[in-house]
Order: sequence, then C-alpha cells, then structure tokens
Amino acid sequence: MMTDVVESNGSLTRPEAGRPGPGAPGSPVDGPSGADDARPEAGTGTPEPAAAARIVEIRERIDEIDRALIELWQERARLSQEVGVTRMASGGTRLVLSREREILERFRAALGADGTQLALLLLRAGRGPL
Ligand SMILES: C=C(O[C@@H]1C=C(C(=O)O)C=C[C@H]1O)C(=O)O
Repeated sequence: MMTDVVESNGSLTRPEAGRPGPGAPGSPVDGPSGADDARPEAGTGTPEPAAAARIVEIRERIDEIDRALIELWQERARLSQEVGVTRMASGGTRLVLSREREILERFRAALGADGTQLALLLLRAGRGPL
C-alpha cells in the first residue's frame, strides 16, 4: 500500500520526517549508490545484473502502459466534458447521477474498493471545476 502524500501541486512527498526521500543517495529504497550510476543495475533496486536487466525490460512496457493510460484518461475527460456541454446547451443537466452510479459499480465490480476510488477520480476529471 502506497503511503506517499500527494501535495496540492501533485508531487509526492514522504510523510516520515527526517528520513531521506526515495531518490536520495544512500536511501534504502534506491540503494547505496543512488540513481546516477552507469552500471546496468543502477536504479533498478537490485544488485543482481540478470534481475536488473529483466526489470529494465519490464519497465519499458510499464512506461508504455502509463503513456496509454494518460492518453486515455485525457480523452475520456474531453469526451465527458463534451457530453456535459452538449447536454446543458440543449436544456439538460450537467450531470446524470444514475449513469455515474453505473460507472462506479462497473469499476467496483472489476477492481474492488480501489476501482471505486479510480472511478471517482475519472468522474471528477470529466466534470472539470464544479
Ligand atoms: C459523460 C456524461 O456526463 C456526466 C459524466 C459522466 C462520466 O464522466 O462518465 C457520467 C455521467 C454524467 O454525470 C454522460 O452522461 O455520459
């Protein structure tokens, strides 16, 4: 479970005071040599070269997935905003709570409690400022 705190500017901070951050040289979460190291295992969190190579490979796919998620997130928000504008311009409501409940239930059924939280964030992104 992630315990990082999200600041209002969206960046992450560690709640434990007086401890080095995750990227700090000497931090146990980044190893004793820090991230700016030319060895293949640098920054992977393991000293074992074969494991490090596999981690680097997996991270390439993770980065692709993250890029796709960000694009889909932004597309969904644009579409949701367009629905809201279209509906209001035609005399309708900005939101339809029965539809939002369906979406919340879809995400909860697929992903559990985290799915509910994710769906709440998705719905918020589509609303823009209320
Ligand atoms: C996009 C719509 O409008 C609003 C936004 C929703 C969403 O982001 O999924 C769902 C319901 C509405 O409150 C819609 O009605 O489909």
